[in-house]
Amino acid sequence: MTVRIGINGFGRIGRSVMRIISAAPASGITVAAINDIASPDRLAHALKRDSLRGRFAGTVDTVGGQLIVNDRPLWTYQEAQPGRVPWADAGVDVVIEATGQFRRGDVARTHITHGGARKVVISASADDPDAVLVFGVNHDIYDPVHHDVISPASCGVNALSVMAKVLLDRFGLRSVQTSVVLAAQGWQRVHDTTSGTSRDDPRLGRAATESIIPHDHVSGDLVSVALPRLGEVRYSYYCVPTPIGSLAELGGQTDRPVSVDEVNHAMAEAAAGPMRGLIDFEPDPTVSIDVRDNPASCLFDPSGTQTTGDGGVKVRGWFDNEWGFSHRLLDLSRLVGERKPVPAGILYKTAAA
Ligand SMILES: NC(=O)c1ccc[n+]([C@@H]2O[C@H](COP(=O)([O-])OP(=O)(O)OC[C@H]3O[C@@H](n4cnc5c(N)ncnc54)[C@H](O)[C@@H]3O)[C@@H](O)[C@H]2O)c1
Repeated sequence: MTVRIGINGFGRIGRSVMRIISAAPASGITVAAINDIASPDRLAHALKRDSLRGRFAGTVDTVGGQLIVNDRPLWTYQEAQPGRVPWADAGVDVVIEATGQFRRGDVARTHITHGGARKVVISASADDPDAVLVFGVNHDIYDPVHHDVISPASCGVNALSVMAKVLLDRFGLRSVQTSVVLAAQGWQRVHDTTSGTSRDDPRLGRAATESIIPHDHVSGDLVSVALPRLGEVRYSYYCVPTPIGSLAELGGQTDRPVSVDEVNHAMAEAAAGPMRGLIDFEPDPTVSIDVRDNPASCLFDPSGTQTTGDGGVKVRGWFDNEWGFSHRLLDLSRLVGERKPVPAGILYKTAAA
């Protein structure tokens, strides 16, 4: 049977998830319900027309406040608090928590304790989830009994971690430094602002289109959560004013000196083998827009590989920060979703109704 997901927050990530599932109806996963504070009409418009991804390749409608996608009615809610969304009515197995507002494990858990979902996958780095699972890197530690609220870390950590795992497994890796150059995010502002987006860093409140904005974000640490053998990971993080397509660079020290060819060969082998679908190997010269719509966690760029005679190594990968990450959210949802008989979504409901 099919895993039914509920999407909390139908923004860039939520709509990417919808588009991916809509394009692959036989993928064993379906969107059963959506909750967003925006009106269903507004959500329908946002799904139909997207400035970056173009028109939705399916049908979108609303009837009586309910979203109808590809002629299938979805349970459609408009609740601001996660604990008030009655996911169980829609037979939701897994909630993808994609509002960006509820990244604490205890708050996200209310989708289960109050809403009746079985599992929650938070679409970001989170505080105190039951587990941080990076698909292809450590998702095999998933424990269905103890892991209900899961974070896949961030899109950047996914890109870094798959490259780190290949280097670690093949050559040994330590003293790791990382940088992520991240495409513009929805929470950034066109003009300087002192409220809403700063996350305690005033630089994040600066005009998004005017600057390369450095941010000392902790998510680099999560590479070592997924791969504790790496030890301490140092990181840098820069927001740039391109709309989509991001860059991850990872440097470190291998256990023995390696050549550029050895590193690139290891990545190509991984991309064709155990990391198929998670690492894509791209020998053509690449710029960030080339990664748009790529479903991998990382589009490995062999032209970025550098090594030194004493075991120093640096590698580069691109990632579509929305599209690749949304595929990983679905990989995880498939992993944790439990299959059971479910009702069809036929009614528009709010918790108060
Ligand atoms: N966009 C990316 O490239 C990207 C990549 C990886 C992870 N993420 C993470 O995913 C999360 C969502 O990012 P996004 O880019 O989709 O953001 P977004 O702003 O495009 O979408 C957020 C959606 O949540 C809705 N929302 C806000 N508050 C709500 C509430 N209280 N209840 C219900 N709905 C609410 C908004 O109306 C909006 O539709 C963030 O945590 C972000 O860090 C984003």
